[in-house]
Amino acid sequence: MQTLTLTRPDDWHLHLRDDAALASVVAHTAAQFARAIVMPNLKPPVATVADALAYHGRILAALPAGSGFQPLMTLYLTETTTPDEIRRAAAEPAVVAFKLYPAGATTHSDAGVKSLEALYPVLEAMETHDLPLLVHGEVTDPAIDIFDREAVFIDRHLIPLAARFPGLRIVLEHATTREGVEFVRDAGPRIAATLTAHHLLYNRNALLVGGVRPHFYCLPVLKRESHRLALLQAATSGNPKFFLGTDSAPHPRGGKESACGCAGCYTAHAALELYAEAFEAAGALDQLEAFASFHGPDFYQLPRNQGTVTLERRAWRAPESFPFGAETLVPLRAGEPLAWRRAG
Ligand SMILES: NC(=O)N[C@@H](CC(=O)O)C(=O)O
Ligand SMILES: [Zn+2]
Ligand SMILES: [Zn+2]
Repeated sequence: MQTLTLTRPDDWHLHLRDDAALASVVAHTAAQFARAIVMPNLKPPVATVADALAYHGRILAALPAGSGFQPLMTLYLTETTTPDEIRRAAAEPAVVAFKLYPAGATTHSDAGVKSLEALYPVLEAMETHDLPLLVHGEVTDPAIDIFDREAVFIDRHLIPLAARFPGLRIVLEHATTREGVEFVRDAGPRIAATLTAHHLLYNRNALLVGGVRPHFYCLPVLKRESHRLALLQAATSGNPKFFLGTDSAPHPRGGKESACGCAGCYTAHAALELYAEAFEAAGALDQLEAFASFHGPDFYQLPRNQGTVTLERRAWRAPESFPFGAETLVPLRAGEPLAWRRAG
């Protein structure tokens, strides 16, 4: 196959940051995706409908002229989120979901939630208004090994949560383990997962063999090969519970290449190309369109997109870096070859 034309896809998990950083990255996403779920982990977090609408306006203002890209906004759940805020969100079409970060689990998550019980009234309101809960599914218990934090989160928190709120739609964001995809696969139709390109392409050797490679460091951390294979199987299975979410998470070079580097891989410059590579390696390019363009809108109860995007088999090298406000951003695969390239 030399070209691949897909219904225009969406990115169901994206970090755009703000201000000059936002202006540096948003065009990469808008060039290939019609819509994206924009994560609310700014500092301070996007915690109210008013915050989300203001951020929505800043994203639209940062888009290239003529772009029809549509940001889908999320609110950051804190221990002071009220059921009233859920009602306001339900009445605002630009806000489509709520994000749960266990406190301390990842980048800018210190405002996150320490006790899920404290959120029950809010989760009940989300269930009533049918607003999905998006979850960073890792425990922060210092006694739990970092490679086990997703599996333990599922056992300790996600299984009980799904049982207690049977009508709540839940997305296990950036699933990285066999346990994660098995939980989602075996749960009811209101439980889904996003899968990143980097977790489909790489295992933890990419991070640790031959030197520590900070641009492969993200959370949840890359896992062993058996987990990668389970994710790839889920992504290419045609199961509508699994859909594309890049988790493209830009950080300045200095924040990554550091004695204590930040978590996050930047993939928005070549997202669809990277997914195509993963699907092709699995012999499943024919499944890419459903994963990238159909399953997400169906889960979010939004229309599928109208236009198309075309990939060509044409070798190229990803840029070594991009400007990032006044700093520099090193993308995944910097300076390395990619097999697929978007046409036009
Ligand atoms: N994935 C990451 O490693 N980092 C994300 C946060 C997140 O999605 O957990 C970020 O905002 O940098
Ligand atoms: Zn996360
Ligand atoms: Zn993320």
